Amino acid sequence: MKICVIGAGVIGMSSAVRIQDRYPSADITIIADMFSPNTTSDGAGAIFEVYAVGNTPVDLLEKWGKETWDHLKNLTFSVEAASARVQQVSGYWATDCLDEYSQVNIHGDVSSRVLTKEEMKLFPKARWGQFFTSYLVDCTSYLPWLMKRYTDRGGKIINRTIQTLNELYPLYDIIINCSGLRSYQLLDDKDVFPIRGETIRVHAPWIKHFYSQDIGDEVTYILPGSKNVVLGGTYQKDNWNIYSHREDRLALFERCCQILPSLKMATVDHSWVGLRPGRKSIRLELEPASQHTKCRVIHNYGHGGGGITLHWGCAQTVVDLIQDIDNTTVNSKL
Ligand SMILES: Cc1cc2nc3c(=O)[nH]c(=O)nc-3n(C[C@H](O)[C@H](O)[C@H](O)COP(=O)(O)OP(=O)(O)OC[C@H]3O[C@@H](n4cnc5c(N)ncnc54)[C@H](O)[C@@H]3O)c2cc1C
Repeated sequence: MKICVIGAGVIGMSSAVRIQDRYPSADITIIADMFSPNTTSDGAGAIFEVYAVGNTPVDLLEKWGKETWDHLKNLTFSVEAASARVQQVSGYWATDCLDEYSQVNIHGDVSSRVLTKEEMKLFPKARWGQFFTSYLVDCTSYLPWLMKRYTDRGGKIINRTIQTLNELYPLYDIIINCSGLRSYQLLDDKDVFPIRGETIRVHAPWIKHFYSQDIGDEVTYILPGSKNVVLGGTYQKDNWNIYSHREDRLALFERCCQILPSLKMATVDHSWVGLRPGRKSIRLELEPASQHTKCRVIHNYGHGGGGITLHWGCAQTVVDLIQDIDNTTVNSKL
């Protein structure tokens, strides 16, 4: 089986590695024009938090989230945690919205509890909050860790821009499209849209917990990563601007300081802008070969602000779809 994975962000890398896990002898090539540390995935705040991604059905989000949670948990407790830089972190999360997503799915975290009245004072705009333990992923270490695992097992890499999927026909049997936001151009998929996010990374080693507040589309978070503390965020739909804005930085810094005033003493490392790959719902499905796409394509893109949270579970579904193709091919030969 010759398989091509387009994309070397967290979605492409995890898909390639999961396929190798299931099909050790598969001939796999990753084609991408951005690699770590230059993908969107590298800049993500990267906390595990299951929440709505467009209209993607909740049961799918739960399934992919659960599989990713278990993977991150196992990784945290293994010797690999040191190089993969996946860490367990506890903290405070508050919201003004009490709908079905308001209770973050914490997959049986026994340490979780509702915030006290005293703790709720940290989040003046919120009505309800929780303290729980989750996972933080430093993608600038995690992606190279996945890449090493992939190349050590014979995975190939090509640095190239793909203009159309048919360029890859008939070189590969299956294409796995993990091109994120750029599926907008690659497939002319007008359901894809950017959700602009700005973050500031600061040195504030005294911060050991995460703090996160969701008020409508206004998301504010403080995430103590292994190298620095990530302050976010902005959530601007349909904004393609990749340049940092002073007003955005000041506004988000002020919101973070309202939650945790000690941040005023932090030193700024750098700021960053990334475009989340928004879509009306995550596209994870097989597109059979047709005149339009001459090869079979498994699409895996449009994860919005949840790509880190869902990546391992989505990669498992990619493997399941390949397995279906494999079974059909065997059956047709019998
Ligand atoms: C500010 C911010 C904070 C975030 N925080 C979180 C968080 O806390 N938790 C969470 O779960 N998620 C978070 N996210 C979302 C997460 O970062 C994304 O969902 C995820 O990174 C998407 O991964 P991806 O692999 O699809 O895309 P990308 O990382 O963008 O990778 C796309 C890959 O495809 C390649 N590619 C695309 N088109 C082509 C082409 N035509 N030819 C060749 N190569 C191509 C690129 O070169 C790249 O390698 C955040 C995002 C932002 C911006």
